[in-house]
Amino acid sequence: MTDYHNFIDGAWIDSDQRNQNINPSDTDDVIGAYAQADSNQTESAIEAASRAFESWSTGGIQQRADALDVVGSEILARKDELGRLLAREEGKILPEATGEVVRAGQIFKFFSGEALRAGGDLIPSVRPGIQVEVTREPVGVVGIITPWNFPIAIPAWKIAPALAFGNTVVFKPASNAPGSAWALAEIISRAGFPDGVFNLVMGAGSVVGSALLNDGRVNGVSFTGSVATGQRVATDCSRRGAKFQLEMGGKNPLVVLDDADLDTAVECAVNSAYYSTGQRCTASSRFIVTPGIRDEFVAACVERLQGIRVGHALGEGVQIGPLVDQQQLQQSLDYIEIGRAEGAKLVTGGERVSCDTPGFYLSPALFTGTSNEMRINQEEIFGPVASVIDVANLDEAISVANDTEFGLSAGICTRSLGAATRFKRESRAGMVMVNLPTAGVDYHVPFGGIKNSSYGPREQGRYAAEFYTQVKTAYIQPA
Ligand SMILES: NC(=O)C1=CN([C@@H]2O[C@H](COP(=O)(O)OP(=O)(O)OC[C@H]3O[C@@H](n4cnc5c(N)ncnc54)[C@H](OP(=O)(O)O)[C@@H]3O)[C@@H](O)[C@H]2O)C=CC1
Ligand SMILES: O=C(O)CCC(=O)C(=O)O
Repeated sequence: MTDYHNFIDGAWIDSDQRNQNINPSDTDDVIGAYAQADSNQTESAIEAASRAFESWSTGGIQQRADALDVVGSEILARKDELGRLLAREEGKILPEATGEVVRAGQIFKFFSGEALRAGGDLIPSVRPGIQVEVTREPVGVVGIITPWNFPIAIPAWKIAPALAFGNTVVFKPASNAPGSAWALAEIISRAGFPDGVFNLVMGAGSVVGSALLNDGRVNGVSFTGSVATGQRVATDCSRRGAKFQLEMGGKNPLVVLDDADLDTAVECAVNSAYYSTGQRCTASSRFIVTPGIRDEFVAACVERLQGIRVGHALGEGVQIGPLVDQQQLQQSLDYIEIGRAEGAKLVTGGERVSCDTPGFYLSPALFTGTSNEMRINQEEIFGPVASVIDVANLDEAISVANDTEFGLSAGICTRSLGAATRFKRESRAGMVMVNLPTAGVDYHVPFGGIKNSSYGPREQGRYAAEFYTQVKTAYIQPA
């Protein structure tokens, strides 16, 4: 088994403690032992990032663009190998994992270009003879805290814009899936960034994450993960005036109207709720269905789900891999019991699946006879579990869709332009999908939600500049 170290101030640094990364498709397969930083090592990384900031932020944008481009090219060239690693450590199936790696490579390429395109405004003053210049400057040292469910794409869409706009980075990946993060860091370490500009600090959230949140030298924190941890990020950062950005949960609705194309609706439902084993913040777990299509839709979903192959993420023809670990598996099983106790009817799935290798397998579960107030329809399950909620019409569908503390993505299947337009306008969500799954987004457009799903500026695309820069307004009168 190989040991993987942290990357601090341009050097690979070992720690006394290790975290073993286990393959959720085969718990006998240990992927590696990953160094666990303590608070002193985290402080060294913050100190290095702080020292490197001055010259990196004022240095040439060509150097930034070139280095980001090198990272993107290497990720794309190694997509098959990195995809296998990702599938092995996180449990999403190989095509999804390889797709995620490609997305990460494309993100670095995109932000390589953005480094060169950063601009400002020159605005005439209301006072004659004076010019007002609006420019964007980097924020400083940025702490990046990421989850396990997109272990290379989410780090990519935070690290690439941070570096492109002249910030320095201390990156803390999830303990559940450090392998892809380490591989990304190793690529970045050889891409031409000066020492200290990028630092990888693997370790427990309560140690490394907490140190990042509470250190006055960390000027901004970008976080994706649970609502509970997101709230802690918010409290700690606001206490000391640091900038922060949060991407958290979802309870995303998929509305299916009578006039929907049935095949499209079933495809959208199955993809949204069950692909990536339901472990996406954009996953749909509430199918909100009108009466004219309801029975056909449920029957077609059940047939499709019963034909789905659950198994090892690297297995040929497998469509759904395991949950990421025992805790996530147990969380889904618990919600299945909660749903039953609430009076919902489990029409298919929700059972542990035995495969050739020991892993956290669960068959895709669908409830009917549910109402929106039930806990299974209000709380994020983050597993392959969804419910059908019966509604009378579009009015009720919109009202039920919006009746949640979350607001990340929302989908509708319909052939009516009028219904789709109204849903788009009235959805209390940051992203709306029409005849498309609620999950699976492009890498070059804004990503994020409202209500308890997100806080702060949008991520991704050119909108990422909002978080990773701050605006300076200068008034200039030629002497
Ligand atoms: N919106 C999304 O995309 C995601 C949502 N979730 C939701 O969260 C639930 C729990 O998943 P989990 O992985 O525990 O999510 P967490 O929010 O605990 O983890 C996300 C990141 O935050 C870090 N972290 C944990 N505690 C702290 C802390 N005190 N200070 C700073 N950083 C910290 C974690 O580190 P470490 O890994 O070391 O604990 C990880 O890097 C899931 O069931 C799901 O509902 C989970 C993942 C992604
Ligand atoms: O749906 C997607 O493509 C992205 C989902 C995501 O970012 C997440 O689950 O954290």
